[in-house]
Amino acid sequence: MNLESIEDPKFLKELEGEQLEELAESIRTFLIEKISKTGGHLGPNLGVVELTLVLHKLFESPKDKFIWDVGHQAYVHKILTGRADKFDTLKQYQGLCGFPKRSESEHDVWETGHSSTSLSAAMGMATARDLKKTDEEIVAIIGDGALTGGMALEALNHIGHEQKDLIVILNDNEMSIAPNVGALHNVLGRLRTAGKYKRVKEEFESLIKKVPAGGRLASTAERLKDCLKYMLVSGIFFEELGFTYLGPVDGHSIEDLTENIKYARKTKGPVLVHVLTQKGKGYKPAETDAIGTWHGPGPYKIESGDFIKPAASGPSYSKVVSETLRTVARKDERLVVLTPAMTVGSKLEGFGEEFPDRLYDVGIAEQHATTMAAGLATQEMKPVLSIYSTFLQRAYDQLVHDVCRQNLNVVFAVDRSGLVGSDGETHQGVFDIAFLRHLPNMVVLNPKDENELQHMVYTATEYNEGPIAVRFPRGSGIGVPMDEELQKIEIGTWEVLKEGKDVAILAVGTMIPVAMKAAEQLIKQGVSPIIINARSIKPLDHGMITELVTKQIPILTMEEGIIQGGFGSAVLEFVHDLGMHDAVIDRMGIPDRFIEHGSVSKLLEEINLTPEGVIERVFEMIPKKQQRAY
Ligand SMILES: Cc1ncc(C[n+]2csc(CCOP(=O)(O)OP(=O)(O)O)c2C)c(N)n1
Ligand SMILES: CC(=O)[C@@H](O)[C@H](O)COP(=O)(O)O
Ligand SMILES: [Mg+2]
Repeated sequence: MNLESIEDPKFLKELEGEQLEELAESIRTFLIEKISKTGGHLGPNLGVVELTLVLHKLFESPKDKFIWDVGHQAYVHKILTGRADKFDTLKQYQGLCGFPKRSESEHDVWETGHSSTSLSAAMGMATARDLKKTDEEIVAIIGDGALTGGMALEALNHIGHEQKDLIVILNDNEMSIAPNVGALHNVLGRLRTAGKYKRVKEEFESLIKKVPAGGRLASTAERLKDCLKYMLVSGIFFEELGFTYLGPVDGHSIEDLTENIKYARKTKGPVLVHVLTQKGKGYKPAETDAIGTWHGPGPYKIESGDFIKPAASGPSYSKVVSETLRTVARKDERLVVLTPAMTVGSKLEGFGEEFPDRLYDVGIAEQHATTMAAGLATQEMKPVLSIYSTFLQRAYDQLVHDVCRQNLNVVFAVDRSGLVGSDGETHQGVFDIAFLRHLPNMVVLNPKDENELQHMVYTATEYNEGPIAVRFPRGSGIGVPMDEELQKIEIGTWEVLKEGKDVAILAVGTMIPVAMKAAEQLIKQGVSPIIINARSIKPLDHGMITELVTKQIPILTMEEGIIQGGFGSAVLEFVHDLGMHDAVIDRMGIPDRFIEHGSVSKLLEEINLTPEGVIERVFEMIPKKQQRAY
């Protein structure tokens, strides 16, 4: 079947058995081929082909609502809802989004990217339905990894209490990005091996229906039914929360899926259908992926499964951090690393192999990870929370209430800070400068390159006056020599990279090469900028700012972070507080909107964070200074 001709899932109503199997086959082939070129979440999507087919066959999307948790597994849903023809643009600038996107299709009723939000959203939609007295069906599809997210457990608790009609499909493939972790994972393990509780329950119910109502025999029979439940299945975890548990269901059997989901639709109240799938099904390298390399690969060669990696200019920033932590951990046994399910993404496998009892993958639980780190710090340990910038947003209150307020020695290795590119607006790490720098006691550092990064990580582990964050971008360093010996950076000091006189460009991290490139052009046009590595975002280098404004040198700040409340705002505030109200200061950074998916270079161009943008801005400023001068 030509998938690109699909406009709407209604055609599925006419297909049965074999035709659906064939369709599943062609979808798998399509995914493997397309993603080999674009990169994307291959493993998760190969695991939900039959499930997505059955859901779109049985329900009437978009009237019935599908809510995909994380949403990285919604490619099949996108194929069936008329977007197969766009897969050559997957995750590219102005192309198909890698996650559900309401502006893309009426079938995308909920946007995701961050984990564990589907059940809360489903509860909201079910509540709205009941208040409006409409009759659409609400189906949340959540993975076993996402289920370890605190929000999901909060929602399970509330949904079970309210007893609204909604269906939760638990897509259990025993994997988060890496193998899933936690006690809940073990509960699911027991469920996977349990028998077909539903059938036994039905047979038993038909038996006790024959018992005359009332009387001792009937009440004994009822009690017996509950014992049966306890005996036969530990799906009791969900049943005790008020859900009807159905499963385990073979997630690659169209027949089994159809039977159980039909049964779920007839069941009153919340139903959890426990579906067993294989991540990467249908593509050997992904099927046998033990650690998560096929969770979200870049382009690859289909035949060999070899990844097609772009030439890297330097070592991965994540790798520099994890290797530095290993070096420090060898000397300091207080050092403990926590990660909320991103061991592979932050390249912590090596640390875990060397220090198996000092690396904790806590599951998709950023709030818990942050406060656990705080707990460790109260006991004189040296916790390092390795966490993506965008996922740190989940733990804002823990940062404020548990870490900063108690002024605890927690190190935050903030990975993927700045634009991440193809994962788009849900994953851009552009808010952490703004939400970290305003927290009392917090120190925020940002290196100019991979060599300074290793020194900053070392500095952070040696810092004992409270919380400290070192933020660094996704990807590889710029290719500078790495010092053999780790050395401390002086916190609160900046580095003059290029002397000048007409304007001072205070550049943070990835903006430094952009500023240096602009400087080359500016000099040719008679302007001599000072280029400064503003490597300490908090505290600022107050001496250097004071010197610049006293000399009435215009200041341009540059950051790959949101302008409002970011680094530039901090400089503005400081200069204002100095009373230097005639200083000429301008700020460049991420504008007041969400930045969608695309290559980082393309996105920087879109928002004018380029050498040309700097030059333009500087010439807008220089006349201001001359005006001021007369
Ligand atoms: C709040 C948050 N933390 C971490 C992630 C990174 N992440 C994306 S998918 C994933 C694993 C999800 O596992 P599961 O729900 O089981 O889905 P599967 O990939 O197995 O289909 C993680 C940790 C995220 N998207 N959101
Ligand atoms: C869906 C999700 O949140 C993760 O898979 C994320 O896409 C990983 O990002 P990196 O590729 O930067 O590790
Ligand atoms: Mg999973």
